[in-house]
Amino acid sequence: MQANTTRGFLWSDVETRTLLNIWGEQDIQTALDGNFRNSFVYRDVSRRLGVMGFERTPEQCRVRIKSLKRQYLLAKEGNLRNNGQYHKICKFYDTMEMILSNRPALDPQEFIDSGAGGEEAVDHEGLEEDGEDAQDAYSESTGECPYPAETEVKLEYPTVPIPIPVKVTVGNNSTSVRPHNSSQSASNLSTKTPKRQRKRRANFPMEKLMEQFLEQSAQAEDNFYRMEEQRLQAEDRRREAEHARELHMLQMLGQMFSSISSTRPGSAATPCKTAPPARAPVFSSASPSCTQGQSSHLRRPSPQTDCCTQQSQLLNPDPQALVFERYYSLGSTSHRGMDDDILSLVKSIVPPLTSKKHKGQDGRIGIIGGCQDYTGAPYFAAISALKVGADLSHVFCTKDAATVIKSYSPELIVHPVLDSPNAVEEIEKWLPRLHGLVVGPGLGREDVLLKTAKEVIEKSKARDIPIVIDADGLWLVTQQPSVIQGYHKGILTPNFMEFTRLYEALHHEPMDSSDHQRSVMQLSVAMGNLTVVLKGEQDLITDGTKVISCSIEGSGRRCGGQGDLLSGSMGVLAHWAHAASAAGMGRSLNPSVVAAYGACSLTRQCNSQAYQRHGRSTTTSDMIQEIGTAFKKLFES
Ligand SMILES: NC(=O)C1=CN([C@@H]2O[C@H](COP(=O)(O)OP(=O)(O)OC[C@H]3O[C@@H](n4cnc5c(N)ncnc54)[C@H](OP(=O)(O)O)[C@@H]3O)[C@@H](O)[C@H]2O)[C@@H](O)CC1
Ligand SMILES: Nc1ncnc2c1ncn2[C@@H]1O[C@H](COP(=O)(O)OP(=O)(O)OP(=O)(O)O)[C@@H](O)[C@H]1O
Repeated sequence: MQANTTRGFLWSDVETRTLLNIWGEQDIQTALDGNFRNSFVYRDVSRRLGVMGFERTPEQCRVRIKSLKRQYLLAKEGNLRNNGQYHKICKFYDTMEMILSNRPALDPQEFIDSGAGGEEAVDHEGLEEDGEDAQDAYSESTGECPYPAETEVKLEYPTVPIPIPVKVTVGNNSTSVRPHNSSQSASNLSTKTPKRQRKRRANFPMEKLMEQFLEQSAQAEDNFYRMEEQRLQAEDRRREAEHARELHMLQMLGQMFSSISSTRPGSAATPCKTAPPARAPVFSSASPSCTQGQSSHLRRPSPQTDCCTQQSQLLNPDPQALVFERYYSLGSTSHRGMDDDILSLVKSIVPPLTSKKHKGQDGRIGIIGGCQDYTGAPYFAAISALKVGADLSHVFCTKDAATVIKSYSPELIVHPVLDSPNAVEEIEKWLPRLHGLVVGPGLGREDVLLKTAKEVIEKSKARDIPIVIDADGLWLVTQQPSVIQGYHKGILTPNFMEFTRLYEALHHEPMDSSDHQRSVMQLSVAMGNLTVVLKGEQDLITDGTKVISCSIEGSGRRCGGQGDLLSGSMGVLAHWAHAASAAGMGRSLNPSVVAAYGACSLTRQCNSQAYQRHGRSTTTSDMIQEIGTAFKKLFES
């Protein structure tokens, strides 16, 4: 008879022995003896097997045990009649004997009713194929067979001669087991006998009792899932209500300040663009939803720790900016700052840590960078992504950088593929699993690497993956802006030097360095409203509709690598922000802007904390050590 190819679950000898060891334990045997429904026992068996390193479902364990029992019974019979053939029939005969000799007598009929005539397991290079009949609905639903019922069946039907396999042929196609000493063919056994038995069983009271029992369990399971669903829905409703309440409060604030500004007509005369820097104008966000009146934020700036949002009057004057003008001049001190408002948006995108999640759900981030000269930058970015909360962090770097980066941290997954001839294909394989990409830290400027980076960006765009471009990635964008132009999930993070290069490449004229806000807005617009973060004393963030400034106090320490901490953490936050936005949360601001603000504030907070500990000797590694506490302080308090 041909082996059952629909199953395909091969049990190795060692796995089977482990299973038998577990199954043979006293507590398992006792539990099996005392219960009709014993799926929970097999769940325990499966779990214990898992602990020993073998992943099997409870059902696989149950079916395997049943198969072994059938082999054992056949062998036991065969031993009487066939002079020691029993070991061929049941490889684990001795173990089974030891276990089952302490149990109630097994009913052979139980194990031949599902086609025993040829479904014995067969050895195959140390492996055995499970021969259990998957269609045995009775035993599959109940687990172990209830002995009392079986005994009764036996009384009603004449004993069926047990087929003794005398020849087991293993080959590509033919696994033949011929019945011996039997007047009935295997097919007869497998097709006729079970049907008759099942019919009888249906009339048997014990069977009915079991059916009832099973129905009740299924019902209880249904109820559990229904309640769980209701609980989750309630949780969703609670979150939505909270979110709506926040929006409502912001709306009210906006209206309040609008009315204040309308009572002061003279205020409209001062465009934001020309506001004296000392006034550090603050103003309401003009993101699409804000212009629809959903949100309006004001604050009184503080010289050191403010986050002001400057409405861009540069391209498109907006009356809301004047609100801030007025607000500032009124000297109000009673409002939460704009930074608090954006920080609360950042908080809202941070996924909760729950035991319900599996590894990877909170983010798998890829860093494209790392070459012979620069191994620190990709490491800083990747480890920062992990410390912020990504579950997995991959670095795609050149071969000679890989070993070095690996040696910095066992926590990173490092792929030495960037300079291989099929680099793009190698990286592309991983893209479906990545939630965010950071291109550029330590990439270097070799043409071949930049070409690979370009193609990876193209492929990531096609997959809608958020992409942060930093350092040498920005060099690439300077050469070929179209690589990222207009991609709404793209973020550029230039320092002043990189920004100047980009600006001049796009505008073909020198940048006016006296007005950074205007320049950053112009660059964003020229890049198709891409989110741009101009790093510096204040980090200026814009998507071309407004400029938000993050000036949370850092320190005077400017060691290399801080930008990598920024880009790595931004990779994670961009993933979270876009995921939250897709789920309908935090739509009052462009998710890329929220992510950028979150990463800037975090970097600066780390810088401040590290400086407090280490002063002048602060390095980026010291800042990375602070990520946990800084994150908590900013986003989880
Ligand atoms: N440990 C590692 O492995 C690290 C590796 N890194 C990696 O190095 C690669 C090259 O990156 P990069 O930063 O050296 O190149 P780029 O931005 O062109 O600067 C070149 C020059 O521009 C100037 N300049 C810079 N900022 C300025 C500002 N705000 N305002 C004004 N001027 C400014 C300054 O010129 P200077 O003042 O020295 O004349 C500077 O020397 C890249 O892959 C990166 O990821 C880094 O991440 C660090 C840690
Ligand atoms: N003058 C400053 N005052 C306070 N914070 C600053 C200042 N300049 C930069 N930062 C902070 O450091 C972060 C990194 O900016 P930086 O200009 O060092 O980037 P970078 O040159 O690209 O870094 P890297 O050394 O990684 O290449 C900024 O986001 C900002 O938060």
